Amino acid sequence: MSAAPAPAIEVSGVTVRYGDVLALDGATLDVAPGRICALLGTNGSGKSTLFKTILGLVAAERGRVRIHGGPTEAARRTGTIGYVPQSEQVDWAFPVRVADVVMMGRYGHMGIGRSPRRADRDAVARALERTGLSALAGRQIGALSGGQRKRAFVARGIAQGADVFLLDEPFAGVDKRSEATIVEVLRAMRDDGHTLLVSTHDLATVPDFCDDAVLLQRRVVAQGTPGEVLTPDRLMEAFGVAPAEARAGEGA
Ligand SMILES: Nc1ncnc2c1ncn2[C@@H]1O[C@H](COP(=O)(O)OP(=O)(O)OP(=O)(O)O)[C@@H](O)[C@H]1O
Repeated sequence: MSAAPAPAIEVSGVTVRYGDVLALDGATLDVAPGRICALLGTNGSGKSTLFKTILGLVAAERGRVRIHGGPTEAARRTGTIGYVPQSEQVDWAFPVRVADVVMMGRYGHMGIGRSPRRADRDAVARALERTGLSALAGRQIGALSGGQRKRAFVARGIAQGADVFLLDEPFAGVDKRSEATIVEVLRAMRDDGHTLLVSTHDLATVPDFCDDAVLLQRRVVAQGTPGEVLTPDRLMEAFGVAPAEARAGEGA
């Protein structure tokens, strides 16, 4: 009998503090390879901190993170982790074209000071195609819609050759049509075997496209299928909404 594969993302007992603020308090979760897992929680529940810890940008006071069974530093070095940041963290006035943003995913492959080669340009073209952005390759990043911007960062991760993707609120500020396009791209990535951890406040879409869900309140208070995690009691307790409101609040 072969052993089960290591989780793509394994977070064990992670505690993070910013000065006096306890942002994560022994958070523990696993995401199996080839799954889409929703990361749910109210404002300030520690979702972005969890992403930063997985990325190695914030140091944990206790606990550890493993990516495919190895240390997070190794995964960063090899470009295994792709990160799609919250929109507010990006300077959209920065004068770069969409193709340049996606090419940034290739920097680790090029080495410092080296210019893109054919393989890099091909990888960028493929990533743009996968995300439906080929026609916008030459456009300034700031001149894209919110949903297109998100897809540009997904394309950057694809060009990088990432296997594990962390997406911080990919649906914030995007309309229903863009949201549907992003969901389609994420599903296709999952079907190709990638692993995705997606933070979202859009509870209504979760059962639709996520295999698993995690509810975070500084620690993980529930993990399972979306149906197991998003129970009426938990919706009311964590978000102060009834299930019907979560559906009605779609896109709000
Ligand atoms: N750099 C920082 N310095 C001090 N406190 C911070 C810092 N970053 C986050 N915090 C605090 O840590 C806690 C967790 O914040 P975090 O951004 O991880 O939450 P979040 O779940 O991503 O929230 P949101 O849904 O609003 O994006 C909050 O209380 C926040 O105020």
